[in-house]
Amino acid sequence: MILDAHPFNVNTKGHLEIGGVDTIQLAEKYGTPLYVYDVEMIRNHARAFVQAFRDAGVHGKVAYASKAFSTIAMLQVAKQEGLCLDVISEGELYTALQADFPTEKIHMHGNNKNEKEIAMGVEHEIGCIVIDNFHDIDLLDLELMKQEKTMNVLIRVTPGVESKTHKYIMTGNEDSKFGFDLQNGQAEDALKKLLGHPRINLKGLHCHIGSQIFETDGFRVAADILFVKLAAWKEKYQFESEVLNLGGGFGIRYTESDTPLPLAEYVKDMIQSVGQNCHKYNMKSPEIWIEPGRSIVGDAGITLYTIGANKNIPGVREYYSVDGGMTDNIRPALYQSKYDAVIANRPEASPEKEVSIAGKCCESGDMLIWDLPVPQIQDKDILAVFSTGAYNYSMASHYNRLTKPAVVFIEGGQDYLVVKRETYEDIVKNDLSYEGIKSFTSAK
Ligand SMILES: Cc1ncc(COP(=O)(O)O)c(C=O)c1O
Ligand SMILES: N[C@@H](CCCC[NH3+])C(=O)O
Repeated sequence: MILDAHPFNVNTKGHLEIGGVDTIQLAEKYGTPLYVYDVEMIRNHARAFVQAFRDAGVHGKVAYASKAFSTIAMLQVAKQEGLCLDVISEGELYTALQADFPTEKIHMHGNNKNEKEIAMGVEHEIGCIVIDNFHDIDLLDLELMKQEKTMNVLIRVTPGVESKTHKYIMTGNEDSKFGFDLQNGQAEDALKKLLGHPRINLKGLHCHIGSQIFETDGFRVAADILFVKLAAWKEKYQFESEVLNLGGGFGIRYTESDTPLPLAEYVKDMIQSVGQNCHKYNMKSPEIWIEPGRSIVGDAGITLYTIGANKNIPGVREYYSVDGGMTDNIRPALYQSKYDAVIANRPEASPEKEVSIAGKCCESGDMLIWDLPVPQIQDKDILAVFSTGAYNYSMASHYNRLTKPAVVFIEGGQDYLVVKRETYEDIVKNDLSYEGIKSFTSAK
């Protein structure tokens, strides 16, 4: 049964609940589509990572990759849990500042950082900038001179590892837009530019091999490859990495066929492979940093929709459409991602048929789930889609002028509205009228 694959209960009314709160009441109170998060689950995931470093007695930093879900409330939870924060744009940094996130715990990424982003990072004295390319080095140096400051950096490298995941979310392979190539000498050139730099303080290396990864092998192989270079660079330049950031990418369960490892396992394995390499090459143990995004928030979030139109094509397929779609969840269209869902007002009802769940956008690819086993469906049933906490709200769009849904946090059996539902006024508020700017004469 679908429900057995997800950590959510059914209440005495027979409704799906999240964090002890009835999802049907939430749908009535806030409307649909609605993103709902169990905050206790978010905290537990964060603590699992932090505790894994503590248990091993190893210096580590867990930076929440805010691209997965960046809102003020979420960043406040990350702050309360003592996490660091990975931001990749001015907008993500701005959100962090609005959440009063300690700036020394913020790490800035990006494969095309601009002057404004770098200036903002320098001005707020963020903890570290991850250097992705030579352009970054030039811009950062100029800005540091201007502001008379210094900055800690990591060099992002692509180790040439192909992680077992969708090609759009692989990032450690050689043919990638991210980072310096480790094998062709680019990373070494960056190192030479930064060694002994008067303003840029090189703390170590960064690599992120991809996302939604279920085994530890890829991280191990990446660490082994990095250490071969680190050993050579120690010999040649007396450079020792104080920090090794092995990125994020830890997989979560979307459907029953996904078999994620306990979060601590990834950390344990990384610690072990870094330890073995340090021993092998007689190097000091670096601090190990990780950057989980999806695995902190992904399975803690669900989306509630109201089911509307039905189209049955006998012998072909039966479609049910919901009041959201690719605008609040682009992942099925972008990565062919699979999701599980239940009818939230009777999640335990036995499936009687398979139907496909479509969104309401004017796009054939706007499908949320193909071939979902369901009981008989009635008009206005509420559909709960599981594991929509990561890269759903953050990748939402206004296609077809749909408004972005509200976000509700559940904690201690209470619901809290943390992002208001957008209004149509919000959508048009930056539009400027063209009438009166230019007068037209119609063609004869
Ligand atoms: C550099 C970097 N760090 C961390 C992450 C977070 O990945 P995930 O959400 O899969 O943990 C990403 C996204 O893939 C990334 O590009
Ligand atoms: N947005 C992607 C992951 C990309 C992660 C960022 N490098 C997803 O939904 O799976």
